[in-house]
Order: sequence, then structure tokens, then C-alpha cells
Amino acid sequence: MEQQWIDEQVARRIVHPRAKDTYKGSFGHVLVIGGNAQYGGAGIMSAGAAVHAGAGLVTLATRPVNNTALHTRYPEVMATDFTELDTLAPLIQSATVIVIGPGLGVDEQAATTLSFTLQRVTDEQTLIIDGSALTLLAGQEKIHWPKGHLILTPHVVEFARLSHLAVTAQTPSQIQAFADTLPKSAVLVHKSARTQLYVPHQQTYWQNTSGNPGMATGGTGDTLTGVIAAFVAQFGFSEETVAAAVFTHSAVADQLAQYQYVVLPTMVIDHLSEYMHQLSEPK
Ligand SMILES: NC(=O)C1=CN([C@@H]2O[C@H](COP(=O)(O)OP(=O)(O)OC[C@H]3O[C@@H](n4cnc5c(N)ncnc54)[C@H](OP(=O)(O)O)[C@@H]3O)[C@@H](O)[C@H]2O)[C@@H](O)CC1
Ligand SMILES: Nc1ncnc2c1ncn2[C@@H]1O[C@H](COP(=O)(O)OP(=O)(O)O)[C@@H](O)[C@H]1O
Ligand SMILES: [Mg+2]
Repeated sequence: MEQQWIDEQVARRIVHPRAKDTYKGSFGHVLVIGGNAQYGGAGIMSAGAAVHAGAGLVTLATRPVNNTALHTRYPEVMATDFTELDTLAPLIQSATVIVIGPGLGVDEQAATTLSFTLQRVTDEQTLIIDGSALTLLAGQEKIHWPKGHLILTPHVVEFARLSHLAVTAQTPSQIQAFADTLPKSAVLVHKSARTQLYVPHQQTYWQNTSGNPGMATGGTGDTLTGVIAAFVAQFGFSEETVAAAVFTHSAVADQLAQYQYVVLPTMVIDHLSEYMHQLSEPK
């Protein structure tokens, strides 16, 4: 297989200055579905990252126990209960991009919300499937992928559950073979210390060039989902948009790692907008 690099040039092609005559509706509505009682922070970090990476509107469908924490940290985010399906349905319908899975859990309520959401996604929407939602799908006998543009963001163990490939067997050609089983409009983000991006039926995969071990804290992947969601919501779905989001998330962490030993997900969130400004300006 051939390899191409995800570097700053890719991110610069996507992140551009905002047009003057715009409003919040110009930059998309991101709906994040995640955060149960145990993993509330995952939903909060995904939604917070989406706000800081520039989504026009962000709603978090979470468990109500997380609402005070959410609004203390990110009052820009609207909130609803992911088990209240009548309220969730119109939010799914009006979203530009939906993220499902960060901290969702794998219990019956999570499974019900997942299948409810998958049935309602339309061809025009983008669905990012991460964390618990990937684990739930992997447990199904046969996965029925939903409509829409699909972005899967498994870490190596989530990918092992989905593909039945042991971590040591996850070579580019084996990962590509799994990607070839996905719907045509899908992007697979295979996360690790060397994150790669695969598209069905391509001979070339993308290798990210940013990232560092300071990022190895729970919540870094949850944060990535919010960055990808905001990029797709603003700049449109394409594999290059996803690549730009993957690069930006880790490039912010690289800047922070110049003077910090660990780079917490919330620190990355706090510096996203500053870095995107740098990307949008001529060098
Ligand atoms: N603050 C919050 O609310 C947080 C909430 N979170 C939410 O929790 C949910 C469960 O997600 P999860 O990833 O923690 O658990 P799961 O899918 O069982 O995987 C764990 C297994 O995978 C392994 N493993 C992982 N990466 C690996 C690698 N690169 N290379 C090798 N091994 C690797 C790991 O190995 P071990 O460390 O045990 O050796 C273990 O066996 C999910 O919804 C998520 O969003 C978290 O994001 C944390 C912060
Ligand atoms: N050593 C490392 N070098 C580069 N990136 C890393 C490293 N460790 C973790 N990451 C990044 O952190 C994220 C971890 O995602 P994930 O395991 O889903 O975390 P969580 O579910 O806890 O949020 C991925 O984007 C991965 O690329
Ligand atoms: Mg994760």
C-alpha cells in the first residue's frame, strides 16, 4: 500500500478565514450523543471541543446528572437527555453532524439510543461513531451501517472488536481490507500513537505526522470526535476535512508539549481556536 502524509499543508487547505456575512447557522449544528453517569466527561469534552473548533451550534444529549458540569464548563452547549427519544428525534433531524459514542456506555439504554439514532441518519448528514458505540456495534452479529457520511474513530482495541484483527495483525493492508467492507462514503480513523486514515477501495492510506505521548490521557479521543465534527460542520465532509481535523487536534498538543509534560484533553480544547487562527493566516 502507498502512504500519504497528513501535515500542516493539508490543514491549511481546509481551515480558512471566515466570510464576513455569516451567522451561527453558517457553521453547522453538531449533536453529540454520549456521557452516561460514569463517563460524563467524555460527552462534555466532545461537545466542548466542537464549540472551540468552531461549530455554530452544539447540543449534547447526555444523562441529566452531567448538565451542571457541562454548563459550568461550556455554557455554549445545549443539553438534553439521551434516553428521552421523543426529544432526541428532532435534534437528530436538524443536526449537520452527529457524534455518537463518547462515554455512552454499553447498557440497554445506550443500545436503544444507538439503534434509534442509526435508523434516523439521512444521506446528507455525517455520523461519527466512537467509543462505546463502536463496542456496541462490534457485539452485533451483522453490522448494518446507517445512511450518511460515516466516520469511524476506533482505537486499536475497538478496531480489534470490529474487525476481529488482533492488535498485532492490524497492518495497513489488513486495515484497508476492513475499510473496504464499509459503505462507500466512509472514513476510518485508526487511532494510535501513529494515527492513520483509510477510505474504502483506495490504494493509499493517510499517515498523521502530528501527535506526542503527552496526549496519553483518557478523553483525548473523545476530544478528537468534537474537532472532527466541528470541521465537517464548517468545512463540509471530505476525507481531507477529516485529515485536517486529525492533524489539528494533535498539532495543538504538539505546541503545548513544547513546555508541558502532559497535554490534557481540556488543554487541547482551550488552544484549538488559537491554532486554527494560525492555520487560517498566510505564513
Ligand atoms: N473522562 C471520561 O468520561 C472518559 C470516558 N471514556 C469513555 O469510556 C468508554 C470506554 O472507553 P475505553 O477506551 O476506556 O475502554 P475500552 O473500549 O474497553 O478500551 C480499553 C481497552 O483497550 C485497551 N487499549 C486502548 N487503547 C489502546 C492502545 N492504543 N494500545 C493498546 N491497548 C489499548 C486497554 O488496554 P489496557 O490499558 O487495559 O492494557 C483496554 O484493554 C468510552 O465510551 C470512552 O469514550 C474514556 O474515553 C476515558 C475518559
Ligand atoms: N503516544 C501517543 N502519541 C500520539 N497520539 C497519542 C498517543 N497516545 C494517545 N494518543 C492519541 O490520543 C487519542 C486516544 O484516543 P482514545 O483511546 O479513544 O481515548 P479516549 O477514549 O480516552 O478519549 C487518539 O487520538 C490517539 O492518537
Ligand atoms: Mg475513545
